[in-house]
Amino acid sequence: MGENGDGRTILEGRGLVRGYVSGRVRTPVLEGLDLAVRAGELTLISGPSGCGKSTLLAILSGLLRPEAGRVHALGEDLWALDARARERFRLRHTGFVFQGFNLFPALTALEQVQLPLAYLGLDAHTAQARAAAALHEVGLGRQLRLRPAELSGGEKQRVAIARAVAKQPRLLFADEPTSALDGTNGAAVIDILHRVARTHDAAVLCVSHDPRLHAHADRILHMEDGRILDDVRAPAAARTDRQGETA
Ligand SMILES: Nc1ncnc2c1ncn2[C@@H]1O[C@H](COP(=O)(O)OP(=O)(O)OP(=O)(O)O)[C@@H](O)[C@H]1O
Repeated sequence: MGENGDGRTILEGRGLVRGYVSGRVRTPVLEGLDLAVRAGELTLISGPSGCGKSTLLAILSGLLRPEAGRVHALGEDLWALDARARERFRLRHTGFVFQGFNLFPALTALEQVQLPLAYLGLDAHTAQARAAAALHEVGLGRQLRLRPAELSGGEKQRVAIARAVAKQPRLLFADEPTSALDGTNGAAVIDILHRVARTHDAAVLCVSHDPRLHAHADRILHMEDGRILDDVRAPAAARTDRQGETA
């Protein structure tokens, strides 16, 4: 797989078409969109409001069926799978981070991260150890017992990232993960996502129209008129290459 034969592409969309019908009118959103996302990189999708970024994430992650086109993810033809197999794929291989954090008010940080691991069939002891490790990884080792009301916005988003990362997915999707955060917290969150891509060899695909994030991505795909118009290697990649950093 992979448009350039680099062997690193683990998520690919080809000829994706999707619109929304309201009454008799169909509004086109994606019009034959192609993209390839590589493991070990943070790829940012930018583009004007309403251009279809969230729609694209939903299709690539197996939540929304395209009208035409294919999604290849980790060697699977995602939309050729039956609904159960696709759900199993999503559970095992994908993680999500959202703008609004989506945390349970009554649960501690540790419990938030531990809960989804139970669905993967991990026993309670292993799940707790893995949840604690994920929270340490995002710098929240001291906040394991705190509930959302006791955490800052940036910390809440880091809990959400730990929750997504704890099951060690190869595909991590983030939809506007920094838009509720100030500049400093936003940069910290995007740096964590960048590091997660490296350390877990995951494809991290992040939708954002926050230009402050561009400096932290490896690659920026600019979306407009239902297609990817521009594909740019970003400064973070150059910086990382220069430093020879691997984690
Ligand atoms: N469920 C839906 N029913 C009808 N139209 C929809 C639906 N979801 C999205 N749309 C429309 O499709 C277009 C693309 O929406 P989408 O949310 O994918 O864009 P976006 O680039 O993520 O926008 P933003 O940056 O503002 O979040 C918009 O015009 C939106 O109004």
